[in-house]
Amino acid sequence: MLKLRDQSLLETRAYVNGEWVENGKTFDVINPATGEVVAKVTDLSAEEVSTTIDHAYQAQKSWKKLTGKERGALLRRWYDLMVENVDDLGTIVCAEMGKPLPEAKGEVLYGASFIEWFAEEAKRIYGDVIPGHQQDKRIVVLKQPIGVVGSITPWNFPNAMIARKVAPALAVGCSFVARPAELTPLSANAMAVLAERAGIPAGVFNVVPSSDSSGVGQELCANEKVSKVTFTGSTRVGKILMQQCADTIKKLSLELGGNAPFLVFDDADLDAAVDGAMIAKYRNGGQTCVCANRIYVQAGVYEAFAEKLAAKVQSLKLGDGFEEGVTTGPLINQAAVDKVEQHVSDAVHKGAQVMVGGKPHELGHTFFEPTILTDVTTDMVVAREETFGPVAPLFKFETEEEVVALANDSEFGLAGYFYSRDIARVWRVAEEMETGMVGINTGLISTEMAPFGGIKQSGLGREGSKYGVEDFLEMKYLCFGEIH
Ligand SMILES: O=CCCCC(=O)O
Repeated sequence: MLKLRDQSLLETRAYVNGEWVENGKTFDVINPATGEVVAKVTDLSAEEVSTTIDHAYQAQKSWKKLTGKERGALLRRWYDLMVENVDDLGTIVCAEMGKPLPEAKGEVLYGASFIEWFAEEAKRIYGDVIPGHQQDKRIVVLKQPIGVVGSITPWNFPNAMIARKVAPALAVGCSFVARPAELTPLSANAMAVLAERAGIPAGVFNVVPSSDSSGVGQELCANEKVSKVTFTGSTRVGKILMQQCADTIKKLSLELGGNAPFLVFDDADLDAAVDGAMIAKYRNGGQTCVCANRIYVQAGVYEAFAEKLAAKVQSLKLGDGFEEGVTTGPLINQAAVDKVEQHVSDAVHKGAQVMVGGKPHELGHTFFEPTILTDVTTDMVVAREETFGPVAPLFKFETEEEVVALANDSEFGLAGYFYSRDIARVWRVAEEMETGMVGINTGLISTEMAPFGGIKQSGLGREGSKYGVEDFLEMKYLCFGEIH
């Protein structure tokens, strides 16, 4: 059994209306590094999720009546508990998802930062007063919580993706039904244990683990008591959810696939660009929607960049995330390894060279060697599809115009990165890049203080920052006439 300082954080039941419930059905949570079963978690049906939504609907009626300051105080307590329990929460992330323990703890603190941020924002949900359009009229705009929010979150950030959604929802007065990824439900449950301890009232935050992803997704989208669905995951599933939300004209936030371009110009600080590429590419073993997927390097620095990057990649240590010094964990499952292998083999077949890595690691299970491919061209699958693994394909380019066109030649538009010291180019390229987020001379853009989200088929809406509350609010306009 997974050992924690506070063993009660390893909760396997579902959290519904303030109660920990079981129904006799479970599914296994597997440690991707070892293949061992970490826990058996209660497997709710779509009907049980529907009942949970009823509870959330009732709970929201009183939750929304609290002042922003009162809700913020409860969220602040929740944040404090997450930080106090970072070691255990990180251990849970590492065990169910596989990322190295220090990175897992970093994820927990990142997740907690959204709860802290929105605890503060809870007091600042301002409406507006607009000059009347006639002498006897006054116009006031209220911002009101949208209602019950259903969330569907991925396995790659089992803590932070829930935190980033639930914090703004609760801050403004919504209630929340979280369906965590089937592969990683334990982090969500641990968050619920702490939410309960923090005093978040019954029914306001619910966690509904389930192996029935399509049934539960359909329930959250179709149920009329859910006013909004917020999803992080693939563009393919995002499109299905959007269709399923059409019947109830439900508001949707979608944080979808990325295929991020990473550009290195001749005038870049090459060492900084290499450091940025290491983070943007190999963070979380390449399993992040904002991971650099296509690395374009200008001809004049191509060889030098590749060599410097190779030196760093060779120093990565692959292994079980609980082992000291491990920097890169396993991929989430065999399907993920198969996909990475297919991308590498397609590239090699079409003429790419393997500079580092290139194959599954002898550690077995789900380990794939951190890899660099050179001589990569646009006809290869890696140019179009997200690899979601530790593979850096290096494309060579000649001109700024050419590389901006290549970078934008994608149906996705989540994150993009580039390195240059030419200030005129910096502004030009930043404005031309067709992505919701641009890292300029940095490979790490994620923070609770900035609006995270994409354009094109990378999604709708923004998470984090002062804008992060907007998706959970409705605007109501009051038109006051004169009383005689
Ligand atoms: O896959 C997407 C997770 C986003 C992680 C981040 O906020 O950087």
